[in-house]
Amino acid sequence: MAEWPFLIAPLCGVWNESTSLNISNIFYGIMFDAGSTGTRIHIYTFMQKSSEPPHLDNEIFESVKPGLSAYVDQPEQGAETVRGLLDMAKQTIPSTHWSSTPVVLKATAGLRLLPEQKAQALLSEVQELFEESPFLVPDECVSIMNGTYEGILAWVTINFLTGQLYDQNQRTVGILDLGGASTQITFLPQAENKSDFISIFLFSRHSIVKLISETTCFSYLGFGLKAARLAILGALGGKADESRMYRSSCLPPSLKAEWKFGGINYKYGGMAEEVTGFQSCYAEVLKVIREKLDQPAEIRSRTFYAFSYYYDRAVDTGMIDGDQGGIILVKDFEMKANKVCEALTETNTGSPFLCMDLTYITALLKEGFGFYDHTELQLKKKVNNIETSWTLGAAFHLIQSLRTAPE
Ligand SMILES: Nc1nc2c(ncn2[C@@H]2O[C@H](COP(=O)(O)OP(=O)(O)O)[C@@H](O)[C@H]2O)c(=O)[nH]1
Ligand SMILES: [Ca+2]
Repeated sequence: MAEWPFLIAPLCGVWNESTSLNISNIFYGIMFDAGSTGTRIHIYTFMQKSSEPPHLDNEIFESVKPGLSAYVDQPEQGAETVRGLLDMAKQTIPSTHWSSTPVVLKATAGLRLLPEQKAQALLSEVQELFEESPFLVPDECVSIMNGTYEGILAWVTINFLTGQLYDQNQRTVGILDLGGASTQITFLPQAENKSDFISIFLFSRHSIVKLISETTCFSYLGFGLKAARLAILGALGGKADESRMYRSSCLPPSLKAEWKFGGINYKYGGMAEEVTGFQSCYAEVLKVIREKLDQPAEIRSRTFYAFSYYYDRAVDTGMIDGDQGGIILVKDFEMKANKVCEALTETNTGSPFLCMDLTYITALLKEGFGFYDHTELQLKKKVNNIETSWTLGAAFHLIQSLRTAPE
């Protein structure tokens, strides 16, 4: 049985060309992320030399849009999008390894928001597809993941990739994930606070059990960037009205457009007669956020890594480099929001939602979670060439559980 920790070569410096000649075993894991805005495949390659722990060697990543929830009434078509990605796995992984490579799909907030029967129909189609495939299909290989778990697995990924899980004395980092339909904040709490116990990681001889068992995650369904747009427009909750025009001062005043999310078509536009700009937009956004989120005190003293839409919007507005990422302050989002919103009437920013998105991110960080203006955020899309996503944490668990399963 392999022992934790899995090691990643660039961090540990133990993997190089000469050692690669002694490889005794290569194995793979396929993790699908069925997100609210897209479906992604992560193919992880691990290498293991005889009695040593496995190394994560690399990741192959591909994605398709839209996500499964957009196929709410066409589950077979939804599964076809997964088939395309699975075919890619067949081209990537040698056929000799197919039957020992596990394939798992975990759906997040898009499917959590669907009526249960519709979500189940989509999952059943995918399950059938997996069972017909040549890969190893573990029990419960297709499911909806709970939001807390999603945050904890992302915390595992980022702290693993940044090397924080190797040494008990290292300071773990917190994570901020802003998806399309839900958002998570996860960190190591102070002893007396809310903790989530993640008993799945049974590495009895290693301190990681303790670290993980104390992780705190707050997950908020409906607070992802795209769900928040609907909430700000007044279109979230209740029955969606496809004929109604939803308006906001966060949008260009003369705008009239349509936008599809979760299989529903929304008409939306600006407020030609009213004041626009950052202040009025911020006031609208606050109505959605105020007193809806937790503000744990310890978040102010931790380093946070932020990715997904935090990253995308920072790239879109030139705050960070699209490949390298970067460090920004919470107030940088506010300054950018201010600038974009004040220019709503004059410029075409490319995305009509940019003012709303940046204002939402600002309000979420400051009024929602209670971050200070000067809190630093590390924005990363990849660390050591591996995607910052909950999927790696999930793949570790998957492989570990298969290796420790009773004979
Ligand atoms: N860095 C990184 N970002 C991702 C990955 N998968 C999704 N995202 C980002 O997550 C956001 C979309 O969230 P999504 O997963 O569709 O929605 P959710 O179901 O609410 O989590 C976008 O900003 C994507 O760029 C990934 O593998 N790596
Ligand atoms: Ca996600």
